[in-house]
Amino acid sequence: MASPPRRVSSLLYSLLPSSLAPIPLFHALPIYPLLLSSVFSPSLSRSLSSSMAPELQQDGDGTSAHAALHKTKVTVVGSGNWGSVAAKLIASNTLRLSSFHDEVRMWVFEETLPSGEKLTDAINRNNENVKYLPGIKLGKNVVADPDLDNAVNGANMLVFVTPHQFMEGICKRLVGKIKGDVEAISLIKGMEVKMEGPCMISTLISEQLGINCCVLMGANIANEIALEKFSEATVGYRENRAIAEKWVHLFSTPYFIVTPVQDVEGVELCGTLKNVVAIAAGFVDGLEMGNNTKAAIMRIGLREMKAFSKMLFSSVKDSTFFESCGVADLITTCLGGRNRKVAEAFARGGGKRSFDELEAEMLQGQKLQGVSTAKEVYEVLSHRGWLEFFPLFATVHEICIGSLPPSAIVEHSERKPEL
Ligand SMILES: NC(=O)c1ccc[n+]([C@@H]2O[C@H](COP(=O)([O-])OP(=O)(O)OC[C@H]3O[C@@H](n4cnc5c(N)ncnc54)[C@H](O)[C@@H]3O)[C@@H](O)[C@H]2O)c1
Ligand SMILES: O=P(O)(O)OC[C@H](O)CO
Repeated sequence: MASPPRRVSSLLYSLLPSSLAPIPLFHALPIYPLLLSSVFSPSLSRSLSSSMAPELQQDGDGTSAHAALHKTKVTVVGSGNWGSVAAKLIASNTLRLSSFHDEVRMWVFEETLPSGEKLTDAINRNNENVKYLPGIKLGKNVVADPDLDNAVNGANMLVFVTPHQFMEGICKRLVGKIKGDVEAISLIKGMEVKMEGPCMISTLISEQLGINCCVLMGANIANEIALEKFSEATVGYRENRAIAEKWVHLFSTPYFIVTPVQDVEGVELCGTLKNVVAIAAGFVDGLEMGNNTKAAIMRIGLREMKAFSKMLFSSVKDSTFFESCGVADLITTCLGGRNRKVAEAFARGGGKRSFDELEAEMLQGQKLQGVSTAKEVYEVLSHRGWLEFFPLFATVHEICIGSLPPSAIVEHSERKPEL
């Protein structure tokens, strides 16, 4: 396991309780996530103190059959860029934590590679997702499986991480196949719009499958986390703090710090809506308007994210926008994400080449979420008569569909003072 970067590790080191501070950092690494969780969350510290010791014990002379029966099985549903990194993170922890089965199953939407080999076979042969995360070993305990039913069979914890447009179909295939006590988490940034109104992906999963669903969002460009560069994330949960802590436990590593927040809608809407702002930021880059303009667009976008979230769900907390899922994800996506990159190319070409065409050419099978999310948000705004309150969100959609030129992003996004 790579050591955390020195500045971060020394900061965290200085935050450790004094009784632990003398332990050299590499000795503390196996318990690092627990220590970090404790440092950043006093209540988590309290609840972990009772359960910490068994997790830290080696299995020694072999786990008993009884204990093995009660180990938690984790399946990752999805194997794109982030899906593969999520499987890698989780697999490093299931090996380390004795309450989990070592093996992490990863459902693969099967495809044939140019070599003629099936993607699943290539992943299992190389221990690497050669298409969506080339060059990164996932961990020998990650097993790719193209059969969705088989992949989820017997799993106690399901991690959903596919592009949002595929989730309704996946849920339909899983109806009746998941036990009610299974816990789920969604890493998916996006939403569905139904006749009744907007439906968050975690709600879709909960309602269709009859299971509880948390969310994990954050400033998480997958390729950087794959290289074990320090990042943070936010787990959003509804009521059950203990379940949120289990997810924190499963995802945390020395370089991936996860904080639980009781605001599932706020966390999920942050992750979803920042993709629309990232498209706007890409337009600004494509038009070479500079950093001040981009910062202005990000500020206006953040304001609309907050207003939209609160108008949909009055329970959404202001503080959520200051977590990793909020302002940090907005910044990283507007600087280095795929939505930004493709939107920049769109604006450079004067909007003549469609997003679908550019996505296929530039992302090689990876999917954008921002363009469809802008359309979904626009539908909600029109239906509710809110368009005039969200000029940036509305303008992004109108540019994406060719009704406005890319330059409209600054002309229309902010109401200017009357001259
Ligand atoms: N990549 C990142 O940096 C990142 C970071 C955080 C969150 N996310 C979010 O995670 C989610 C998944 O993104 P990703 O980056 O893992 O995927 P991706 O965009 O890299 O890959 C696309 C995936 O979709 C699959 N796919 C294609 N057609 C399909 C179909 N018909 N049905 C089901 N699956 C199909 C492909 O096999 C592939 O696994 C998205 O909501 C994204 O916003 C991504
Ligand atoms: O590459 P993007 O634009 O899909 O963004 C990736 C992540 O959501 C960043 O946290």
